[in-house]
Amino acid sequence: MHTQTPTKSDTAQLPQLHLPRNDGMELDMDWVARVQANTSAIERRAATLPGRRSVKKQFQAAWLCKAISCIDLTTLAGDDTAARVQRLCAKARQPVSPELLDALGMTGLTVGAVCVYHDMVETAVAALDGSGIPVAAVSTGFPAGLSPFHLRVQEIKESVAAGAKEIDIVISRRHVLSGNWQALYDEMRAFREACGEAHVKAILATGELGTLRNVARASLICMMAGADFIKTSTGKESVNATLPVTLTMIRAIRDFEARTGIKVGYKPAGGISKAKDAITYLAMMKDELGDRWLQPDLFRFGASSLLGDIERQLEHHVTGAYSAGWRHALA
Ligand SMILES: O=C[C@H](O)COP(=O)(O)O
Repeated sequence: MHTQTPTKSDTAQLPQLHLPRNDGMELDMDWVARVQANTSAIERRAATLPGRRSVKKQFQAAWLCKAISCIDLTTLAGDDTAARVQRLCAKARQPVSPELLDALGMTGLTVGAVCVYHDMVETAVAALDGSGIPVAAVSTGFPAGLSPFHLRVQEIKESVAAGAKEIDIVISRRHVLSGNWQALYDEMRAFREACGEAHVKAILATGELGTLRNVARASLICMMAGADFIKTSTGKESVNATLPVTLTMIRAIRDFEARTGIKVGYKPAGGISKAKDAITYLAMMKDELGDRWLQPDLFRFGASSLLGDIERQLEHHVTGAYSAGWRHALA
C-alpha cells in the first residue's frame, strides 16, 4: 500500500467537534473515507521501537509498577473455575508480595481490572469486594462474536447486572471485511447503549481485519459510536497485539482526540507476556499520545501471564542496584 497517513493539515481542515465523553456521534463517512495507513512506514517505525533505550535502567522498576497498575488481569479459558477466578482476584488485590512492595517503597499497588467470561462475573465481583478493582466481562459471544445479535446484546446487559463495570465487546469482523461501515457503527452503538453506565472496550480482532487501513477505519468507527477503549484482540486469534497495529490504533486515537476533544483509551491484548514488551508499549504510548495515556483509565494491557514476568523483573531490581529516585519517574 502506497498511501499516506492523514497529515496534521488534513486534520486541521476538518471541523472541530466537541462531544461529551461516552456519547457516540453520527457516523461521518467523509472522515472514514479519508482514513489511510502507510503500512510500510508504520512497519518500519514499529521495527525500531523495541531497540530504543527510551527508558533508563534506573527507571525501569517505576515503569513496571506502572504496567502492573494498567493490567486487566485475565483468565479466559474453557476450564475456568470459581477457585481459579478467586485466586486471580487475590493476585489482583496483591500483585506483588508485601516484602517486594515494601522494598519498592510502594503501597496500594493493584492491577487495573480483572477480566473474565460472563459466567465468572459474580464470582469475581464477590472476590474483589471492597478493593475498588473493577470486573471486566468479555461479552457479545466472545471470541468470535457470531452468536445471534439479540443474545450478544442480552449478554452485555446480564454482565452489567451481575456487577461488571467494564464490558469488552467483540465487533463483527465481517462488517469490516465487507466494508459495511454502517453495520459496524450500528452494532457498536447498540452495544454502547446496552452497556449503560459500564465502560465499553471494543475488541477489533485486528489479526482478522486484513489491512492496517481496515484497522484504522474500524478504530475510528468504534470511537464515533461511543467506545471508551479500543482493544486489539481477544487473545484467541492467530495474530494478536502487534506494534504496527498499536501504532495504527493509537494514531487513530490521537486524530480522534484532535478533532473531537474526546480521549479514548487503548488496550493491547493477547500474547503480551514479557516485562520488556510492556515497557515498549508504555514508551510508545508516552511518545505518541503523552503521559495522560499512561493512566489506567486510558491504557490497559489485556494479559494473562504478563504479571508473573514483571514480578520476576521487579525482584531482580530490588536485589540489584538502582537509583533511589526512580519512584518519581512517573509521578
Ligand atoms: O484480553 C486478554 C487476552 O485474552 C489475554 O491474552 P493472553 O492470554 O495471551 O495474555
